[in-house]
Amino acid sequence: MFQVLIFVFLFYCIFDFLYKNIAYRKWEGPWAVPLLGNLLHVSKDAHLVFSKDQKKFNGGKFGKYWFGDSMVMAIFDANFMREIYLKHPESINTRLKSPITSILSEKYRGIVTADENYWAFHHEILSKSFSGKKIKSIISSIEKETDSLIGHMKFILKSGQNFETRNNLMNFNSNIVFDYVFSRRIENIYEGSSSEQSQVLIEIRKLFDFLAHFKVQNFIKILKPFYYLYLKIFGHPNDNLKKILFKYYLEHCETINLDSPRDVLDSMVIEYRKFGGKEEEKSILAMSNELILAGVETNSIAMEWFIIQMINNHKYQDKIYNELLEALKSNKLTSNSSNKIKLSHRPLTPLFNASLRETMRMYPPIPYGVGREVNEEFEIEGYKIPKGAHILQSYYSMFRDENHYNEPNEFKPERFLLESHSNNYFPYGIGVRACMGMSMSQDELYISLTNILLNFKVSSIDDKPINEKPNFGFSFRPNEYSIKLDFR
Ligand code: HEM
Repeated sequence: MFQVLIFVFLFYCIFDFLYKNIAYRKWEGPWAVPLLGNLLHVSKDAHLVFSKDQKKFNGGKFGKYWFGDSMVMAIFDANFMREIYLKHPESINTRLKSPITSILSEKYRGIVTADENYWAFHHEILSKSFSGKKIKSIISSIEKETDSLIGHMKFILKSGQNFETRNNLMNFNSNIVFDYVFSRRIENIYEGSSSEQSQVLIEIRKLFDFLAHFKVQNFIKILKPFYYLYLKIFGHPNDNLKKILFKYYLEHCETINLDSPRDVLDSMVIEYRKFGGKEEEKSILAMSNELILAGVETNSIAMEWFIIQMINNHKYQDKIYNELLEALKSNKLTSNSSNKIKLSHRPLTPLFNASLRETMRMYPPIPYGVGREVNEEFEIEGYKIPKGAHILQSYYSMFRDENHYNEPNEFKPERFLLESHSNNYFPYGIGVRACMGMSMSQDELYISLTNILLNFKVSSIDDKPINEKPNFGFSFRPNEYSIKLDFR
């Protein structure tokens, strides 16, 4: 009996090996091993692996990989991505289906993870909730939180300590998103409160750490049901966060005034109820969960990378400081007499704007985007893309492509002053399913980072450059670091 099993297993491995390497022969990619496919090939620093592979496969457009049993097309070329995302949006309008995302999204009922059945409906609900005229303005939340962060940084400086970036910036971003979505903001968040919201940050980190590595059991068909059961029984790393958010949802339902929504959660409930409230509970839980996950980690990482660039390329820090002073002066000549940078200064700060773009070009916070799954076959440039294939966007390869960026590994913000690069720079994605939080994120990064540079000179603790080796995962984090602050 045992021998038969071994024989069947060997036969399956041979069949699997041949299938993975012979099917879709027209598509080039590294050799796939039985069962795992190319998971080992991409398991460490996949961004660098993709960049190397870009030179080898399919004229630099994409590479074919097998993640277990899933065939993955990793796009390396910005023009090729635009062709697919802008010409065939309806064919790639669903996300990757796996045990991990199925549980996280309450069976694809979220927004980031929504499948083709839920997406249009949930996109409409959330768009209306974001643009709700009656709820608080996100800009005032951002300005208030920026004041609070800068106040804390002044305190740190005066008390002779270094400023630790990871926790503080996550606290900053979570306070804004929580205020906007749930009307929950913690006054003394930087002083290390033991509140529930601190627990939320721990849960977010836990989940991103978990998502950082490709899990074999998430990709092999035969193992998927067992892995799903395992996560259901022993817990998914998102469970605790969802429990907290569900409590907020119930509290909102008890106190909501349908004529006067307070925040995004109230607006979502109101919009949902216009359609009869069917599946409201699970859908709103999944959507608010994903807003927190999408909003906190991404912006914190972008801020961390920007601060690193200002330290490692300090001549830009001084130039930007002068630019900010000039912007304040010229605004004072008109009407605004405040000594804070506001969104209205944005057209007056081109070097800052270019430096932020350059930072996100070199270190896109979501380095391979949020994967899509092909829901109907389509053809592009002679390649037939089959239903069920997965699509990843290797932003790292696209944004460091020598065909578009001269000296792509150098921090050169001037390149964005000379050219917009709008055809080959899109860290928030493109097309109908691009990031829904893009303008919120850009406003938040603008207000916070300009005001930090206006108030402080930032430098490394040992006067050496800060390590720029990214930790590849679902997000693209630098190593944790602290900085020295000086008053301007
Ligand atoms: C630096 C910050 C951010 C970056 C780089 C970023 C990037 C992305 C990317 C690459 C996608 C996938 C797009 C695609 O599939 O083509 C996405 C989707 C999404 N993002 Fe962001 N994001 C950021 C911040 C935010 C914030 C602050 C929010 C809101 C709180 C947010 C909400 C969303 C949502 C709801 C989606 C799903 C859109 C859909 O599937 O229709 N993001 N984001």
